[in-house]
Amino acid sequence: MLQARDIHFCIHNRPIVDRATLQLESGELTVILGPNGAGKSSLFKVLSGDSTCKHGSVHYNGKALSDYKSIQLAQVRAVMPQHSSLSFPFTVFEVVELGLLPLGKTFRKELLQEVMVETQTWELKDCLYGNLSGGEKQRVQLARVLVQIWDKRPFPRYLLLDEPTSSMDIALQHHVLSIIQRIKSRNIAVLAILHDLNLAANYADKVILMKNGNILHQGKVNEVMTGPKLQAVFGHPIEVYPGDEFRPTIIQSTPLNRINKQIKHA
Ligand SMILES: Nc1ncnc2c1ncn2[C@@H]1O[C@H](COP(=O)(O)OP(=O)(O)OP(=O)(O)O)[C@@H](O)[C@H]1O
Repeated sequence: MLQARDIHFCIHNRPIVDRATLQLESGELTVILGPNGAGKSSLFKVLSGDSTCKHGSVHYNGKALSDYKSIQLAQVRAVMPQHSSLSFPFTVFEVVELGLLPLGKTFRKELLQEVMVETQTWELKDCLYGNLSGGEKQRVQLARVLVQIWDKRPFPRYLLLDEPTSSMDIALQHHVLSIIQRIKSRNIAVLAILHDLNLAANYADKVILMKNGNILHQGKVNEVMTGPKLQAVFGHPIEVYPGDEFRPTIIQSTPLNRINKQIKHA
């Protein structure tokens, strides 16, 4: 289990994340939602170990994050940040290969090709990473982190994704979320920051709603993704249509409805 308690993160004495407590369990996808500047990426960076918090603690499998050597930590969790820049002219294959580094020599020969086929990056393998489109780059970065945790291990592991599908078309977004659904069952907990409420409603097991550095609500999808809670967090009219007992089906912002009506009447 990943356990974060009372995370308090400041920049120049300004609280960016205020006493956030959460846990991630194997077999679950937890999605963080919230408006721009809510503190999602800042919390994410504290959880991944990229930032250190002023107060609070993060434990992976019962051991404090600060007690892990970086190579050990890379064997327990894989991180896809919101932006990844490369200063060398790497090919796609070489970028994905970076995901093997924490594995030492203990990986299967077929691993890279398997992950690259699954993420639809195999056909790009000889291209220069710098020449790819935004969505292609995201697929390659996803392949890199998936390589790190693809094969089963006898201990729980964690996949942390900051807006992994933000540049992808709708088909790829669903494809990526379906890969995440499958990888969860390998004793892996997934945390993803998303901006698409419908993707979250369709795939998340748990949702965390953040605003102004605070976690306002967290829990099961159908408990957290209600119209009133989403409206309060985003400060925008949002309608939620009930689906089955576990998750809402369609979430729509009211102005979009109005636009649709205007199009119909035009
Ligand atoms: N290095 C920094 N220096 C100063 N302010 C920062 C820094 N990093 C983040 N912030 C501020 O902290 C707040 C939270 O930023 P964060 O990136 O965590 O938000 P977010 O919820 O991920 O937003 P978005 O949805 O736009 O990605 C913002 O107001 C941002 O300007």
